[in-house]
Amino acid sequence: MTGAVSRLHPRPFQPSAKSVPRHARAPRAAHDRSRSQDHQAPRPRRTWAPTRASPSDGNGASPPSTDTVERLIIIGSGPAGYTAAIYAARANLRPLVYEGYQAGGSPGGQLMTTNEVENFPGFPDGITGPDLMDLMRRQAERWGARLVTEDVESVDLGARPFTVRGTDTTARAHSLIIATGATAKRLGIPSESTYWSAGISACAICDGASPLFRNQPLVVVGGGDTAVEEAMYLTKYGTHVHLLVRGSRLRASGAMQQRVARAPRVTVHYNTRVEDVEGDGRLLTGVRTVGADGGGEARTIPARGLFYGIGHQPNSGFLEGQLELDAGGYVAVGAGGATSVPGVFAAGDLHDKEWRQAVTAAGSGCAAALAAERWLAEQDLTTVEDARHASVPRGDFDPASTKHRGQYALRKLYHESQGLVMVLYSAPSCAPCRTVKPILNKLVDEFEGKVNFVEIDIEEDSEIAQAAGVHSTPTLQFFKQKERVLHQPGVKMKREYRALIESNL
Ligand SMILES: Cc1cc2nc3c(=O)[nH]c(=O)nc-3n(C[C@H](O)[C@H](O)[C@H](O)COP(=O)(O)OP(=O)(O)OC[C@H]3O[C@@H](n4cnc5c(N)ncnc54)[C@H](O)[C@@H]3O)c2cc1C
Repeated sequence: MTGAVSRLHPRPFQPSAKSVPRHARAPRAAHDRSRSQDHQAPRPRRTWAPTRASPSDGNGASPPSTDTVERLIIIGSGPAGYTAAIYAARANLRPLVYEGYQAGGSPGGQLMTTNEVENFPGFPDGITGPDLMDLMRRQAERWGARLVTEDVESVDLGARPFTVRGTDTTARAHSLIIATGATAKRLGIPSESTYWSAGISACAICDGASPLFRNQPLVVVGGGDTAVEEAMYLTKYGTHVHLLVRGSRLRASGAMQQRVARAPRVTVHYNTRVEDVEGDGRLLTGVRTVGADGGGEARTIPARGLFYGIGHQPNSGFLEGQLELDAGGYVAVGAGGATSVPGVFAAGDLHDKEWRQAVTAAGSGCAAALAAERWLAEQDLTTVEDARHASVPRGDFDPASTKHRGQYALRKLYHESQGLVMVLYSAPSCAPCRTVKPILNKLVDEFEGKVNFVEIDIEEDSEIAQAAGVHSTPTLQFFKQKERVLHQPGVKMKREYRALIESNL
């Protein structure tokens, strides 16, 4: 490939890093449990201003505006939305994220209403839902996602660029990722808020293994596949599971019905409705039931847990008529969350009615961001006029030095250097890299003032290595005035490297 001239994929070398202006938000305590989906407090008035001044901050913060066409707007801030934001921001798409406010839950999504998340990878001791979401949010912000704490009220997907209308602002974008999740249906019984997450749960798979429920009698309410599956799942933990069905028969599939009929530790109660739960204010002790029509004899089933298996409502009301929804209101998607409208992607529980877990939502948020990025690149829309604001966290970069490390330095030099930029891609486990590094370092000393040398650890900066087409280490690339003029995998003799430098000065 010596001498080949190619332009890099625009992604990794979007113009120079600036620290990110952030939109001021209403003060928000990530752990404030009172901001559950039921919360209806009046909205504080918000102002737009950079929240954190930075010496390198050349961009004034501005509210979303119809004057600018964003590359990507993300709607929703659950695991799917924030993960999409992290990936898109790292790809320099500088996404604008409508976090939501009250519609369909609070910013942070469903996990804001749960105490312990025990199954999200990377947290061996568990983590509270609000803490997990706060970490995701911070990670998205760190990479330059711009967050707007506002509900989206409508979208116009009929004309391009798309229009997104929030409660206070309107913005336009070439592409959208919609990740507004779903809301677990609740019974609305009198003591629901007292025992929510302390005995009452909308997710048996998430909470069933909790010590609170182990070796205790448990109750599941619902008559469909989800409820039966939850009842069966809970038999692993509870002493006995009572399944309360409002009608006179189960709506679950025949196979599920057979499973439940064969389960000795499940009792199905037909024509039964939950009236309320009982407890000491801390622990739930029983579930009070009456007949389905409200009549019949009231009785209390001793239980430590009540699990809702009565379905979810996807938060897709504002999408009706704009893109294809299925009969249940879930967004119909193809690969990468592609919807019926090209350039619009959906992620998380908004389309996934089966798995509904934080990690699956995060995974689909990642896929949607990668798919959106690919789609934008195909349309040649990754580099729009506001690309100058693209952000990369500032690393250590000394313009006076010849030798540098990491993607920040590479991006900076790629755009700003008039001379030759030599890039060595290496990996910690690559033995030949250890041979090449000292050779190149010595050569760079010989050409002091004429070249810049950047070392990229492909484990630390895998994204940039991938975008640069690096498939093995060591690989040496030369750039000159934004053109790649050399791609040289493998190890060469010192004199050969010297000749390559000389011929490209
Ligand atoms: C009580 C409970 C406990 C759970 N525990 C676990 C667990 O332990 N482990 C696990 O893996 N999963 C758990 N889950 C499931 C998990 O929370 C969901 O699968 C996951 O949150 C789905 O992520 P999401 O990003 O798709 O949507 P959500 O988390 O639902 O987030 C949706 C986001 O969209 C925003 N939004 C909605 N409408 C609008 C709008 N019009 N405009 C702007 N924004 C909007 C909301 O504010 C929210 O930020 C639990 C769920 C519940 C209800």
